[in-house]
Amino acid sequence: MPANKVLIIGAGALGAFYGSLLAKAGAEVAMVCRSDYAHVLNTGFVINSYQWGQYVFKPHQVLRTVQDYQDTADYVVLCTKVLPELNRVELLRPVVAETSTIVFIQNGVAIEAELSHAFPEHEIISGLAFICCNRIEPGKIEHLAYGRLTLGSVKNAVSPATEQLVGLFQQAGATCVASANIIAERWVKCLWNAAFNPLSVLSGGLSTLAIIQTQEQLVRHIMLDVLKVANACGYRLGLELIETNIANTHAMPAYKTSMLLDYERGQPMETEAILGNAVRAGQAANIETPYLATLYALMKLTELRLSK
Ligand SMILES: NC(=O)C1=CN([C@@H]2O[C@H](COP(=O)(O)OP(=O)(O)OC[C@H]3O[C@@H](n4cnc5c(N)ncnc54)[C@H](OP(=O)(O)O)[C@@H]3O)[C@@H](O)[C@H]2O)C=CC1
Ligand SMILES: CC(C)(CO)C(=O)C(=O)O
Repeated sequence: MPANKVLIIGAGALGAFYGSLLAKAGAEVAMVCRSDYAHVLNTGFVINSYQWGQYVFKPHQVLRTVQDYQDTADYVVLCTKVLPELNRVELLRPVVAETSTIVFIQNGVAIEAELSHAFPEHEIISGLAFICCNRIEPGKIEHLAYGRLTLGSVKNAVSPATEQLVGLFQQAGATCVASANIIAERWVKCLWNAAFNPLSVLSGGLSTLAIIQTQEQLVRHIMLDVLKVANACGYRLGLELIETNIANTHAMPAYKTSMLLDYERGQPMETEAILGNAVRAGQAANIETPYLATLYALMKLTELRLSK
């Protein structure tokens, strides 16, 4: 029997959306729904997708906590935000069986090592989502644009488990590709996130389009800092990636970053996963990152203000 039991931890925008696609492909998808448990148990998720239209996704099992899962998942998929106060290893531990593959679909760099250390014998797949997707109310997800998913083993290979998961997403009609260099790709995505996510917050809520139309040079400097760090860490990212990212952002619809949505909702932001980890990697490699480090400091000050 093909591996098709999936447990998704983190029933927010991405968890619900990608979970619904796996269910479309015939997988048995169980979801850990923290705040939305009662709502999803009663009515399922309503997904309003620019690509697939509006549909209801009723998970095979709706669970309040990971401890409530009594089955053995082929894939345990982590779709929470990456936050210092959230212990990803402890969240996964109760449900990772000997045969389970761990998958994380999350933003940020240098976030794979803690999972590799905690689960050295397990296959771990890193996922990168290029999508604009929001949870607008309990159990209600808006898929506004894009949707591509890139998956690859953290050992920088395309494993059979990766190929099988890519196949499931493709069966659902999703754009999903396997990568043999997923960690380098995390750095490529970080070029964009490290610039636009904090600038959208620090500007008090400007869209990506407003930022790129007025601060293209600043964006270029920030991306260059990230690129230098990535290269010092051994990932060969070409300078042309910066111009491609800038051109793509001009062509994108005006978009609120996921960090801006968290800021507006008073929720914790992925400052450490996206900026802090990149700054620390730069320090470890003796690379100066004046723009990146300044953005990181300003975000820490913003977080301090919000905590008062
Ligand atoms: N949304 C997007 O368009 C994109 C998001 N990403 C990345 O994907 C990842 C997920 O983002 P997104 O889906 O937007 O996030 P959301 O904030 O929409 O969802 C996160 C979910 O995780 C749940 N959660 C948090 N802690 C726990 C816990 N201890 N146990 C169970 N559930 C928990 C939250 O539950 P609760 O509601 O109870 O807090 C929430 O449902 C992030 O790393 C983000 O940067 C990447 C590209 C685009
Ligand atoms: C690049 C983008 C917009 C979606 O892929 C994102 O990662 C975010 O909003 O944090």
